[in-house]
Amino acid sequence: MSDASNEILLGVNIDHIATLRQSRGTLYPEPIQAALLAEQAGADSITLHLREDRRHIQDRDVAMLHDILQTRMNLEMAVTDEMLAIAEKIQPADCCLVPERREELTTEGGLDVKGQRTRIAEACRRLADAGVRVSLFIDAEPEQIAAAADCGAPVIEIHTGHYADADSAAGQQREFVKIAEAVEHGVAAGLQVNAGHGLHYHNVSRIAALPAIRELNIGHAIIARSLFTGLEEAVREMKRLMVNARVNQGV
Ligand SMILES: CC(=O)[C@@H](O)[C@H](O)COP(=O)(O)O
Ligand SMILES: NCC(=O)COP(=O)(O)O
Repeated sequence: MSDASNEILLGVNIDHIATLRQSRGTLYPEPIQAALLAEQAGADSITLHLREDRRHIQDRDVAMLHDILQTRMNLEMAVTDEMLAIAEKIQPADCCLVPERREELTTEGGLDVKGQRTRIAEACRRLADAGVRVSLFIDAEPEQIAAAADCGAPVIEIHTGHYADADSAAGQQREFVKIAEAVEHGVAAGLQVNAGHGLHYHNVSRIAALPAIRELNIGHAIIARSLFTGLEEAVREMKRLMVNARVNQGV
């Protein structure tokens, strides 16, 4: 992975390889195999969400991947004592703190950092002490960005789910403007700004073209496409769209 500052990085989320495995309680498909193929195809990091209910990724996946990955592990997790202890023990390169509800199908919004400042600042401190870089998954709201910076997190990931789910062009444009402004706020606050959730092959380019975004984390669309094209091709095509959007930005 290079550090060229205008480079856009792709984190591939492998949760849904594990979703398929857990649906039948089999040993396959193996998320580790998927992670290695994704790296080989150009992923800059591997994202996985260890949910409290263990519906997809399991503790053993996190431990094994930590020893095997050649890029960075971005471990997504809720802000609980159990999860913090796991992250302190495993010490992934990155840890993204996310909100979690048992009943949700997928993450529905960003973390309320403003409303839980003390708890989140303490989690950021514990993870930093363990050598883990912390990212906070937040909505594109100025007060959440300011709170994230106050908590000492070096990175934020802007939730793009509302942009992805918008059911009209005008609605999507409104969400896009909020994200673009949030990226500028984040950079002005000295934060690395990543983004993700719900991004797919037809909505990723506008987001990738925002020059200050460092990394996009994308899972569901890549794993879905891999059924038909193979995982390596699905990762390569997503990375190609992102890099092209970045290269062509402002043209
Ligand atoms: C935090 C986030 O944006 C998501 O990637 C989340 O990890 C998705 O969780 P599921 O994979 O369970 O949908
Ligand atoms: N943090 C976002 C992520 O990891 C991937 O989300 P999705 O592409 O599976 O919606």
